[in-house]
Amino acid sequence: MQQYLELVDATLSDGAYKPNRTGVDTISSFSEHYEVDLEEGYPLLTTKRMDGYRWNSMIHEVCWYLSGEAHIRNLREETKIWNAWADDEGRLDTAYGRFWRRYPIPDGDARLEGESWPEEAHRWVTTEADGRRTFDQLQYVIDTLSDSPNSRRLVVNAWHPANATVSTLPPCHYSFVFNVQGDRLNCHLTQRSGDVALGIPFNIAAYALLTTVIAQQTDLVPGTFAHTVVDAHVYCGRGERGEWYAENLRKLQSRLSDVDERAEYLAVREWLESEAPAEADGDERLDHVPGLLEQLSREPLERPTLAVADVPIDDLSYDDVELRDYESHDGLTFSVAE
Ligand SMILES: Nc1nc(=O)c2c([nH]1)NC[C@@H]1CN(c3ccc(C(=O)N[C@@H](CCC(=O)O)C(=O)O)cc3)CN21
Ligand SMILES: O=c1ccn([C@H]2C[C@H](O)[C@@H](COP(=O)(O)O)O2)c(=O)[nH]1
Repeated sequence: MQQYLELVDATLSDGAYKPNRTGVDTISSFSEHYEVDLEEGYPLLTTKRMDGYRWNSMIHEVCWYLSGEAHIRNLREETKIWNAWADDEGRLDTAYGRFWRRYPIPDGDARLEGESWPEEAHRWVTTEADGRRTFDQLQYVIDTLSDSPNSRRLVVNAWHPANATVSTLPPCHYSFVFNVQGDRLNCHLTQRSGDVALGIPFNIAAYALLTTVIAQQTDLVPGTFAHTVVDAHVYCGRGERGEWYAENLRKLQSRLSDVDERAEYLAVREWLESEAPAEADGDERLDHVPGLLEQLSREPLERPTLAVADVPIDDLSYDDVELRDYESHDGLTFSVAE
């Protein structure tokens, strides 16, 4: 998918050096945006291996979002990608699926005079076991797409300001909007923070799958996936290795601006490895720049396709999603900044 390579290049070429809460520094760029036409195939990256265990992690992550579960006790049986942010009981303070399927509705005194709120018996309201009321945003979108496909209110929002302020990891991909044009179901995702090497390839695959599933449920065809990433960043290492970029980013960017052909990114990588201090023991591959330069040197292959069983979103499971005609370059390994 060429758009991803352009996102990587733009983040490195236009970004600024930016330390952050993880202690692993970044090269960060403001407001990156791209669009992919899902009718031209499924945008799983081909410039690194995304099938096998990565595919397994991604599908189980999407099924976990759809489940609305507030914990990862089932998800962690399938993949470890969320373990670092959960406690031993699998409790996780990040509200993705939980808010997609069960967004809290204010009750009693929390409701101000004159505000409109749905009744208990309303179509998308659930009364939880503890008596709280919640709203199923995803089912609202699916039902409204069938009844009023021209609606401009097809928003799913995972951001609750009061919760986000105190959460250990507030949602990164926090709001998405569906929009129908003709028979095409388009999806626009806003992400406040995007880890270009590790998170974004999963986010692209997940939302392209979600759009495909919802199109199938509503007799539409998957259209454009549009993605805005407010802080798009490439992690560039910890300690001396990260700080090297503070002084040397301009030199890296000047070399990047001289690249005419993909293969030349490899020479930039060689220069970088010869100039930058080695990553400390235990910090290997927290600098994502060399791996991404290698990825930039690779030509995207033909896009695969997706076949999804026609089952309601509540029943979707790993075996319902089939990846067809996928070929890729070799895998690339990056370490995750916690
Ligand atoms: N720094 C950071 N980047 C992220 O992308 C990220 C977070 N933190 N925190 C919360 C979630 C967890 N996500 C993750 C976490 C790990 C991988 C990861 O390690 N991916 C490996 C494959 C690992 C596997 O499937 O077992 C990869 O090579 O893509 C990906 C996304 C996305 N999010
Ligand atoms: O789906 C996801 C989830 C997380 N990320 C990345 C983006 C950031 O690198 C970290 C979150 O750190 P914050 O300090 O809360 O921004 O996780 C992602 O890319 N995709």
